[in-house]
This record gives sequence, structure tokens and C-alpha cells, in this order.
Amino acid sequence: MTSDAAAPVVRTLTEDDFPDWLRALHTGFLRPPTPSAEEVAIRLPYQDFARTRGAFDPDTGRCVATFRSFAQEVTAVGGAAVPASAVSAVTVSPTHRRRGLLGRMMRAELAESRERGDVLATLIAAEYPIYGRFGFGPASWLTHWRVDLRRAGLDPRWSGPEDGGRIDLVDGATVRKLGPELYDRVRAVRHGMVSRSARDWQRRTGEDVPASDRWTEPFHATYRSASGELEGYVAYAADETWDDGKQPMNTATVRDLVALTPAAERALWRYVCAIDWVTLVDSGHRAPDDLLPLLLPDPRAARVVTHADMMWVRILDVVRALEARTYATEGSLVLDVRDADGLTGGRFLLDASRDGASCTPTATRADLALDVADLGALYLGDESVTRLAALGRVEEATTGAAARADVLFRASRRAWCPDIF
Ligand SMILES: CC(=O)SCCNC(=O)CCNC(=O)[C@H](O)C(C)(C)COP(=O)(O)OP(=O)(O)OC[C@H]1O[C@@H](n2cnc3c(N)ncnc32)[C@H](O)[C@@H]1OP(=O)(O)O
Repeated sequence: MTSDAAAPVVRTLTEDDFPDWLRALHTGFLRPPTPSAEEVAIRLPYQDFARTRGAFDPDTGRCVATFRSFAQEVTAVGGAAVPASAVSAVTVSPTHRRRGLLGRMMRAELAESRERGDVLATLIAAEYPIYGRFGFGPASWLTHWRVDLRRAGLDPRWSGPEDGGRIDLVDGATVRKLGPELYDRVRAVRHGMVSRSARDWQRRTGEDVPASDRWTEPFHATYRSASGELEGYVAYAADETWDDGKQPMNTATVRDLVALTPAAERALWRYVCAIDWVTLVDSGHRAPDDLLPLLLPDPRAARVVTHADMMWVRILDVVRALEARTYATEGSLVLDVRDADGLTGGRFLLDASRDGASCTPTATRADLALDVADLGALYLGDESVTRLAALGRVEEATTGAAARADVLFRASRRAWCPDIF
């Protein structure tokens, strides 16, 4: 049912709107609504009001919907950093739901992002059914394991990396200093990862974090190779659970684990799985093909707790998006891309060669026809064209085109976005 009340005004914010906007954000996310003065003061300097939208009820003047975006880079298959607009803080208050406010804010944002020259829009969807209608597709998936170390079969005598590398516990300030450069090297070689701002590192390490974030200090450990190179880092927290029989039953929860080399990744997981008192390891958000379960002598000790869609991608510029990534082999395909919002649809000839890929508008007969949301789902190599064709979502006009597209689009590792934004 639509209310007779006057439609809210959707606009970008001024500084004065911010406390009310924050209240609306908390309301939508079901947190205690009224922000403290401390929270407003801490968050204020990090707001880009030109990219923060709100909807304001004309009768009450109150903010009833929130939306923001920020500049981000997404690593494409092959390592290119693709400019994206990351969408976040999307809420509509329960008093104003299902009157089209999200649609108004999203369409304004996507048009502006396309104008700005962003190639993709990205988001982490709170609920699966919300964003497909706006051309987003689930482009990366996460798996979250809980490892029962009593069943894993690991050698309890482990005392550090066997490869001459070393692990050191460090403090948050050290992570703020060393983490960004390490992380940028890692994201340059793993598709699906996204850039992190200095503010992200502050929030991970507890600098300038409002009480409402409920941050607690984690342990941070680095891995250095035998030659002293920093190659990996882990942040983990532990609880203080003991069972009735006076046995430690602590869970180590990994908040962040990034590694430049497989040796670093193996060593950091091994380290977390060898901490005294820890009987359970909670892996946090990993790629579905993470090394963790197969590092255990008994991989069944790693039980999948969550397997779900993670980052959603909305392609805003088909030509630049498809030219930015690499392909597993040489080949060409004509794609008919439907975009109901008229941002980037059309027919395109994708030509992948040893020298790179070109994507050009064409009038040639299409091999495959698909919605822009499905192209988003395929973009990071983490979905099968054949599967989407079997679902009736990709139309195969040329026999064998779906299988050819799979060979081109798939990657040897799964896409991974570890960050919630
Ligand atoms: C990137 C992020 O920030 S993810 C966080 C998203 N926020 C939340 O989940 C917080 C709680 N939910 C909300 O605040 C709101 O329900 C929102 C923002 C999800 C939706 O806002 P609304 O203004 O009600 O959406 P709007 O009226 O524009 O709906 C557009 C369409 O999406 C559909 N839709 C909206 N939300 C949902 C949902 N949660 N599940 C299924 N369909 C939905 C509507 O039915 C409508 O469909 P139609 O075009 O076929 O009629």
C-alpha cells in the first residue's frame, strides 16, 4: 500500500544533516538509533557529503533513507585495478519502505557513476533479492569454515614455519604502517579484492573508532620469509571459553589473513591452528578455494559454516570492463547485453588475443544474449556461462558459444573479496 503523504526529497547531504542521517542509518540497520556526540564527531571527518544521499520527509523534516558511495578499485582477472563506485549504507526506514526510495537513490547513483567514468559499481548485499533488478550480479562467493582442531590431525609439536620464515606478533600501529603496502601487493595478484583506504586500516586497528563499532583489540601477526620479506599478515581474536572439565575450549576468530605467497598463507594458517588453548578456528570470509581445509590432514575437521554470495558487481561500461580483464585463451564472441536502465547495453564483439582484449560495439549476429546482471556475475570468472544457459538466463544463439565463453572467462583461482563495505 502506498501512503498519501508527500514524497520524500532525495538529495545529497550537508554537514548539518549528518547526525539525523546517522540516526536513520542506525534505524535501518536495527542498531540503537541515536548516535552519541562522540560518534558524530569521530565519523564526520570521513564523510564525503557529495556522495552521500538521504531522503527527507517533507512533513517531519526527518531523514528516512540513507545511501552512500565511495571510490574503489576492484582487481579484475589478470590483475588490473578497475575503477568502481562502491555502494554502502543503504537503508530505508520501516515507516517509508516499499515506496521506491531505494530505486530513486540507486538509479541516481548509477547514472552519476557512469557519468564519472566508473567501470563498475559494487556492493555487499544484505539480502540476495534486493539488487538484481538494478543490474547487479553476485560476482564473488565466500566460504566460512569452523575448524575443530581436535579432529584436524595436525602435529601438536609445531613450533613455527619450517621454511626458515618467521612469525612475529606486532601491534596495531605496526599494521597501519606495513599493512597497506602488503595488502596492495596481494590485491594486485588476486582478482575480486578491493582497495582499502587509510580509514579502513584505522578501523581494523582501533584508531579513532567510535564505541558503537564495538571494536576489541585483536592479535596481529606477520610472516616474513627466510630472506626477511614481509609476505603475510593475520589479525585474530580469541574468546575465553573453558569447559566444565577445566579444559580450554577457546575459539580463534580470524578477522583478516592476507598472504602474498602460498608459503606465507600456509604458515599463517598453521600458526593460528597451533595456538595453545585454541580448539576451534573460525576462518572468517575466505574464498571457496582457500587452502585452509586441505592444509589439515583431515579436511573434514573444517566444517563449512557459511557459503554465500559476497561481492555484487554492476557493470557500468561493458567495453572498459571486458577490456580490463584477461582471458584464459584466445577467442572471440559476440555478446548481446541487455540493460533495462540503458547505461551500457548493446551488442559487443569481444576479441581476446595474446596482446590483450578488445571489445567493440558491433552489428554482427550475437553468439550469446544475456542481462547485464548476469554479465556482472560472470565478470570475475566465478560463474559458469553453461550453468546460466541451463537456467535460461543466457541465450545461446550459436551452438557451443556458452562452452567457448566458459573457457575464455574462467580463472584458475576463485575470485575473493574479503572485505565487507
Ligand atoms: C549495500 C548495502 O548497504 S546492503 C544493506 C541494505 N539495507 C538493508 O537491508 C536494511 C533493511 N532494509 C531496508 O532498509 C529497505 O528495505 C531496502 C533499502 C532494502 C529497500 O528499500 P525500499 O525503499 O523499500 O525499496 P524500493 O521501494 O525502492 O524497492 C524497489 C524494489 O525492490 C524490492 N525490494 C526492496 N527491498 C527488498 C528486499 N529486502 N527483498 C526483496 N525485494 C526487495 C521492492 O519490492 C521493489 O520491487 P518492485 O520494483 O518489483 O516493486
